[in-house]
Amino acid sequence: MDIKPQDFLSAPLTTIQSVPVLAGCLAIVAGSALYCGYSWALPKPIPGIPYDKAASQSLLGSLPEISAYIKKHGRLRPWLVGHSKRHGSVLTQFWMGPLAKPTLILADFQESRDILLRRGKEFDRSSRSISIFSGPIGHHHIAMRSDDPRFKGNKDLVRDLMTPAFLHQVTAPQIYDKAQQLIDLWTLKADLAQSRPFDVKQDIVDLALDIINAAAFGLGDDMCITKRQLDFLNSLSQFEPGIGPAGSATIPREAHIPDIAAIYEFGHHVGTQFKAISPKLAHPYKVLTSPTLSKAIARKNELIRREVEKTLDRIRTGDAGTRSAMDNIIMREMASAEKAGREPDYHSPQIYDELFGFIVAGHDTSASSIAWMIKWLGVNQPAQKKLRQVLSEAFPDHHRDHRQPSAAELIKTPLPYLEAYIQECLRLDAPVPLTQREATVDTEILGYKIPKGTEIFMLASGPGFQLPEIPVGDDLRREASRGPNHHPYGQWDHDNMDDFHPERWLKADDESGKEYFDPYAGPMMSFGFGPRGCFGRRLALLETRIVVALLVWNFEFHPVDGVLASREIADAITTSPVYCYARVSKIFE
Ligand code: HEM
Repeated sequence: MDIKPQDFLSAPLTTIQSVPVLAGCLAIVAGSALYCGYSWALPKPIPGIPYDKAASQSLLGSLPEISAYIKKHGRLRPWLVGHSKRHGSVLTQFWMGPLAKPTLILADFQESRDILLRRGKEFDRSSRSISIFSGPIGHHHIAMRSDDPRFKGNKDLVRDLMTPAFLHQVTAPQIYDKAQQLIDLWTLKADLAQSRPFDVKQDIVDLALDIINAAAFGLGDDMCITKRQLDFLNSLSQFEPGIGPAGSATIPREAHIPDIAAIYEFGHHVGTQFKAISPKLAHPYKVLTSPTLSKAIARKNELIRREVEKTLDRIRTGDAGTRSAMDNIIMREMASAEKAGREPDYHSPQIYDELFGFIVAGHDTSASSIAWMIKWLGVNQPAQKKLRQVLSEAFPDHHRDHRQPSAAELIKTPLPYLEAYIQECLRLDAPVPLTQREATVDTEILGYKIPKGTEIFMLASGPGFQLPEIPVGDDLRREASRGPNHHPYGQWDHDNMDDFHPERWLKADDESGKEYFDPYAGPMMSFGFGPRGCFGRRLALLETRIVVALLVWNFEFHPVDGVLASREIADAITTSPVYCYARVSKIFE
């Protein structure tokens, strides 16, 4: 009904009286619709699982609190640990934004391990983590669900690469060679710095890339970043190091060559995918709008193409020796094409992505773990001394003759304290402090009904690892995850859980009294578990073993002071120390 002001004079009384009634009705309908919409858009908790009341009453869910936390602390991950602690519950839920489904935080090692190890039919890679990788390396198995028809073929392609035989014969010499380049670089830098500490973070990031480049592609010295930095410093006739934080020495660096810069650019892009609201859209958008990124992608593809061709040339000329993952993959493709009676495709996106996945998944992770291991050498002098002592006892002749053990010797000689040192660094500062899964069916966790599609963050840091466990009744667990056979791990001593104490990993053999490394001593989840656990775990452990042993053999790491000794953490794709400085002197001149 359309009533104008002048109509009021002539309209019958009943019509005029009905106007406010109608307006009132409309307001009630609109209000109810708004209320229904509001209620519909409010977060919907999974019954029984604790959550923040305020978040459940906000259309933005937990986002305002998370944003405020990140603004204040610059990191998200401790907020997740705090959430579990605040609610005193191993399973809690929160909402990552408007209209979001609940995301669960599971802060219980035993339950997480059970899910990762034995419940692959109910939980798989989350949709979000698939969409993070599907743009940049969509043909790598990291970007696939386990039931993806391509998954098995991809895993077959890389199945030799983490076997002890392949790692020891092919990869270890590459790691050793690159670690030696770093020793040469730091010998020179120690001279230049004249007893002052210098920043080693970028050197470690470069070393980790050299190693993974060599392991994946067998790249030669012309592509070795550490070697180029060494040549660059040697080429400078005279210079005085500058002064950096806390009196440290700043030593110049040469810019990366374009191929290496392209790899770094691409790695940086994958990092930004983690922060994107929609990684699926962010990738193509970035490729279209960033000429640097699109050039980096073209350059990386050209680098792989060139290396594939080099490998093929070598094979054609009768040199069938395997120097890297690429050689193995090419020969595997050759054999399976012959068996299937088809033409081999050495330039398939599957081969390119599986190879480049070494860098995407293995570079930042290894760099951050080595950075912590170096940091702890300076901070924890007794552990460093003990490491040096066990190495000299294990290789007395080498020590006497001032020659370092070879890669093969470092691999085959039992070095329980070194293993304990490495695990302790990973336990205290897990570079990947959480593992994600998504429920692929309606299921249960600790007796709570979990709808299909729910995402779960399983903490590899916090309660059970460096903080006392949050209690949970064993009767809530599935039968299959109870008992020592299904959960063979001990618990960490509550009195010193947050201390750096490698000895916690060591046991004495009942009969011989000999010390050995016990991987089940207590909770540890730095590499995840199960069929989708870290593919590169053995490579990472081999790499850290060789690098730490050689560095400790060659250098004394003196304590550093002030801010340089701080344990401040940088949260990016992985967590690494903000300050990673070393003050070193050579052991053998
Ligand atoms: C200390 C170094 C490393 C750490 C801490 C680490 C940690 C992890 C973690 C926590 C996961 C997820 C596991 C899960 O979801 O259950 C993972 C997955 C993966 N990692 Fe590592 N990683 C390291 C080094 C490497 C290296 C050197 C490679 C080299 C190839 C690698 C390749 C992968 C791949 C391909 C996956 C995905 C596996 C899949 O989707 O099935 N990682 N890593």
